[in-house]
Amino acid sequence: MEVTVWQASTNILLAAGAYVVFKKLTHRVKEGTFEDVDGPPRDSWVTGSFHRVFKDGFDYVMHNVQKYGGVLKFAMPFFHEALLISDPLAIQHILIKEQESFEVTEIFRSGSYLAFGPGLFATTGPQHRKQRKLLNPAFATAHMQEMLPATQPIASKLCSSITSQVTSAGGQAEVDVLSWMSRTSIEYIGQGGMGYSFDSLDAPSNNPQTSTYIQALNKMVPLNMRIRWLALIVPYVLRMCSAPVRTFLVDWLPISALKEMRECVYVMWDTSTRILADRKKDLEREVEAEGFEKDEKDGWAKAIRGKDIMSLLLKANAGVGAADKLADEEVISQIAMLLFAGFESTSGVISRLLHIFSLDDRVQCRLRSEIRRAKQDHAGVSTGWEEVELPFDVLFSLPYLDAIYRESLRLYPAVAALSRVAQNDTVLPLSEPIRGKSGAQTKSIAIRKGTIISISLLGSNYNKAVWGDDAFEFKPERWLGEGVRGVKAGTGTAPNQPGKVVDEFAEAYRGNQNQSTTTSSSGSVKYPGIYSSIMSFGGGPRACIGFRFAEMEVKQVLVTLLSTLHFSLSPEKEVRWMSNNFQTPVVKPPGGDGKTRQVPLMVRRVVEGDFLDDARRPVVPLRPLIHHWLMYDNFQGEQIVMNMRLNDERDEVIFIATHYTKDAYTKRWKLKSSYKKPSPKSPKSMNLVRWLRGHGYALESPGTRFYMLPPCAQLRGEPPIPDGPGVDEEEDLEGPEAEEVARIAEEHERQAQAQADDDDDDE
Ligand code: HEM
Repeated sequence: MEVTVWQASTNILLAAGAYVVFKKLTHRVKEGTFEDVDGPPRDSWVTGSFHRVFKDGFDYVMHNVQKYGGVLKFAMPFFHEALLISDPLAIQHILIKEQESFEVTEIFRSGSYLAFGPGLFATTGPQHRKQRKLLNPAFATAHMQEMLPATQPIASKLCSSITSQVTSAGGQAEVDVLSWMSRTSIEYIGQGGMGYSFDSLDAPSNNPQTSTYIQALNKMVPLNMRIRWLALIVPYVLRMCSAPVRTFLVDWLPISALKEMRECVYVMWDTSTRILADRKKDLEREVEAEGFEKDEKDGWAKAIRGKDIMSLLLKANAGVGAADKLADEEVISQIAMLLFAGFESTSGVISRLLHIFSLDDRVQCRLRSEIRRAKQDHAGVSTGWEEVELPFDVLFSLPYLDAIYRESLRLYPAVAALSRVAQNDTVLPLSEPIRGKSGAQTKSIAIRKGTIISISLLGSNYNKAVWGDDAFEFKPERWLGEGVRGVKAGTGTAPNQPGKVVDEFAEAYRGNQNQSTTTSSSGSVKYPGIYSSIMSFGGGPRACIGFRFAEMEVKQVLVTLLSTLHFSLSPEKEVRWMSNNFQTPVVKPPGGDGKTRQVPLMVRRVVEGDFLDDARRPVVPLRPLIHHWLMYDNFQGEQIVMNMRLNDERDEVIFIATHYTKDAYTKRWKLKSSYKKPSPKSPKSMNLVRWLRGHGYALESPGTRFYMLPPCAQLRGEPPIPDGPGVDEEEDLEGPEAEEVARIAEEHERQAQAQADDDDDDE
């Protein structure tokens, strides 16, 4: 029988197909291997699940970490796969024990190189160690101590600029705190880091170069998000194309974000070059004034007196041999990188904290009271305390400030994940077993050289096995409890030792190395985070070099601002923080466009009612129930802006009046769609009772309590939350207060009825 070519090829293809199907059906995944690790299905072959992790990915990541455990596999674009790791033992292995076996990915290094040049972000191995060794002492606690008085004027200037804005708006103003904090951060890192002022707090910046620079920095993260899909090819482009070819490609490709990104990089590089040139000129003048020969060995090093990081770096660089010296290009790159790192991170942290204060006035009042007491005690005054400057040791030992700083860093890490790649075949140990695709439980995973790893800072900081069942809650009290603070030397919790110049990064690292057997109070393995086991600053030899600088800046700014200003939610703008790897705050529509990074808050001057005298009074953990504010007319010509909270412990709905307004809001009266539009006849009234009922909160239903808490002034007395469940509203409130509540409730009922009648008439 004659067999045609067509038949032969069809048979071969069928046989090959049958073989593949047979292999698939009979293939057994080997337990405890990369292949065995389970994870969510990919969305598509082109994007994998990458876009879900890095675009507003909090829910997606947390859901999958809960479902698959401390190690899961997620799909990268174009058939690649990576591990998302939050298991503490595996992370210790990657960052500390087997750190030589894991490096930052080439994608990260190449991107950083193109953006900032050959600085810390882009280098590995000996070159990274050399740069780090020169920079470390400049970031040590002792230098932060010396720097603190020099940075106070920045915080004071910020405070006076916002206060002027508030005053000229008639006592209360809506302020985009993110924009102010960005300008403040650039000034901190500019003055404290480079000995260079950007004059960025002269709002809006009078200096065109500064505005351009801040605009460039502001654009970096959003642009990075727009072109992140190019990340996979960046290493090839860098390896295969020379600089002119890369320039040609950027010009030629129809991708506007790439061109914009290049402009930002040029602005950053030019500014960094100028800063270095200016600093060098200053130093030359100092050398001449001191009478040192410029080329005399160590002449520069001897003359450099500046306390800023750049002076210390130039001094250290002048004092080392040729092999250890950083080239000018490397120094410029460090400047660009430090300006970016210092700008992007701390501005977000401070803005987040101010937003937290606005959501829960009691946190703000309690902290303000702690600050007042510390300033009064330090200066021995009872009035005029607002202007008192706290020294380093006092600032760093305020317990409540410290607790809220730690807690906000834990819950809201500036970046969601760190990337690493395995340099050789190795085995990752796990603290908790995971169930593999094979169905078997495993406590270790064998991975091959080249495996891409994403260390999930979110997954780590929310791990209930380490942080407890309340890991998802904002609970500063967890840091005030016993056995948490100062338990581990060298991890950021050890008390600072004035005057002692140490390479604390090396110490922290050594502390972490000894940590492999330490366990948390819950008995689980601890994370190797450089700061209090929190992973937000990373851990190991690449951990954040600026973590003390960040702490100093955040604490100094908060102490200065809260002494004079009070922050609350904007009634019209609901801020939402998206986790796009970087934290991205936007205003949800209809108040905002849902895209522009901003944190608008209402700001006014502090009044006596904004303190809680007994700062030690425990703060009841309240969870925002509805992100909406609620405005409510108290029939005395005033309106009250209310925050709604759910007190989980007592299953109560609580309304906290954040501020009274006479007429400030009346002009901007704008209702959210979820509220019933008020009748034109009574535009100011809000039908609270009716709204609550419409949303399932029956005031009289058991277990639901309705409290109208006055502002902090009256909170200072008896806490208005009754003890224990089952206490009746009427029993709890007595005298005129009870009468007032009953009168308001009646009035609301009457208004509700009147409005319902109105509506019926309209219909
Ligand atoms: C709250 C604020 C900050 C947070 C949450 C933060 C977080 C981080 C994280 C997660 C890393 C990566 C660690 C790793 O890959 O293992 C890092 C690295 C770095 N950070 Fe920060 N950072 C903050 C503030 C700062 C400041 C103020 C500066 C500079 C003044 C700074 C400079 C750096 C540098 C230079 C690196 C690279 C270190 C290296 O590769 O050796 N950071 N930071």
